[in-house]
Amino acid sequence: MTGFPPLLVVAVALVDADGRVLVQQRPPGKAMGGLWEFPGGKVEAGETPEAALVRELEEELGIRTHASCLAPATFASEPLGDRHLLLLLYVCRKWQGVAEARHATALKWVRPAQLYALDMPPADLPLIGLLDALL
Ligand SMILES: Nc1nc2c([nH]c(=O)n2[C@@H]2O[C@H](COP(=O)(O)OP(=O)(O)OP(=O)(O)O)[C@@H](O)[C@H]2O)c(=O)[nH]1
Repeated sequence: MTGFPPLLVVAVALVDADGRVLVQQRPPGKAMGGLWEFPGGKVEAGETPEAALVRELEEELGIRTHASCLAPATFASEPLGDRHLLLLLYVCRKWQGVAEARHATALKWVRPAQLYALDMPPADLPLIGLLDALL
């Protein structure tokens, strides 16, 4: 069956004390290079979604958080090439360390309303309005 099993990806809106959200820019050589996305990545075999996100945040940004600090917010369900993407989006307001771009080309902190103006992957577009209303 095309698109089965779905590709399970976890991502997070990290929200700072000023209510701004972190987005990172995908490197130019990769699929969807140059687009801005929420930090995260694929859930690996045997991992819970929350454990995958804790791992990705450490790998990509060098910050530490805990599963109990990840609040499920919304999700996206979109075709992605010959797969079907299920993107679980969490909100996190509590972590340790200062985020640095270890994999991304750049990081930026933006107000939720500024997300509308960014080039983001198609799966992320329906998430923006939900985040804007939620945060
Ligand atoms: N992290 C993240 N991934 C997203 C978002 N939106 C979206 O469509 N994706 C897609 O979900 C997948 C995330 O997997 P990933 O980050 O582990 O994979 P990747 O393509 O960067 O590289 P890799 O396969 O070499 O690790 C990618 O296909 C990515 O394009 C988003 O907001 N955040």
